Amino acid sequence: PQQPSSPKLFHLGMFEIGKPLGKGKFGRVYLAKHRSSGFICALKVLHKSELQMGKVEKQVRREIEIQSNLAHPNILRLYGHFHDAKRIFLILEFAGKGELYKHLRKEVRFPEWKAAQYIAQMAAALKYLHKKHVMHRDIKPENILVGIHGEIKISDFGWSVHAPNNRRKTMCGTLDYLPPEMIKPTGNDSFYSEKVDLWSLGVLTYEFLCGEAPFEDEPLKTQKRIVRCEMTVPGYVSAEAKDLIKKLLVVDPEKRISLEDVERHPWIIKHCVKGERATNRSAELAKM
Ligand SMILES: Cc1cc(Cn2cc(-c3c(Cl)cnc4nc(-c5cn(C)nc5C)[nH]c34)cn2)no1
Repeated sequence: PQQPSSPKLFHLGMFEIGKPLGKGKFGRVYLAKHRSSGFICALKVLHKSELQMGKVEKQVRREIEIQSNLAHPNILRLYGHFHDAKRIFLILEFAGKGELYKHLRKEVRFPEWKAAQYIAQMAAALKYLHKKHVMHRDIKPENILVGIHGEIKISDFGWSVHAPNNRRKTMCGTLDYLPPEMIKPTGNDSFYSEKVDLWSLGVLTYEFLCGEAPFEDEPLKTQKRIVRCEMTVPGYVSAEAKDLIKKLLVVDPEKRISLEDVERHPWIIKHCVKGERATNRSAELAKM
């Protein structure tokens, strides 16, 4: 008879810890090798004391519960977790090309073919999440990593929840990506749904193409500009790209373009059809 698969028990001694890869608000990430299998991963180390002080234990529990059950090429895998007296360890997929926002800052803004391919991958990942009634709620360049083949991977599910969700969350960090319905709940329905990720996808498309977020300003002005959707798209952005941004950045969540329609949008088709990809890839290789 089939051996029952042994429960995945991990402990720190099983890993050889390598160089630090980065640090976040509540811990650090290290390159790590699982000794027995030689498997390379990223080990996120969180300090329980800091999580308690920051009142984010619940978020970390949710991040573990949600991300452990996801398997998609454009979502960073969480293979397992364990803890000792002082720390919680998340065994994460290693993304070979690091944090997307660093690439964006270095290139200032992405060419349209690269932005379109990234948005197509984001739409595929969000479709997968929404099918499981999970909304990420914190889509922004800082929460996206790049795999060894240049594919993007959504990471950091600390703010993700199961939809619908009518609790207002105390937000920290940038307001730039917040949709109007999370800033000012309209009328009686203070519920918001997965459609919050569609708004953020619009903000992400704009930032990939322009190098800054559409409503960037000092906080109070940003909130006003978001709820009124006051933004201008620079002239160098193509008409098709501008059309997609305008169909995602719609104040009424019900009127935002669907993820299916994002995947079928002319701007996406134009840059993501096989032939196009080959020419873009050679352009990218030529740059190296
Ligand atoms: C705590 C904490 C830190 C962070 C931000 N962060 C994520 C990583 C990271 C992860 Cl989780 C997975 N794979 C990675 N690969 C890199 C990387 C690769 N290169 C060539 N350069 C880097 C950097 N970083 C990865 C690191 N820091 N979130 O929570």
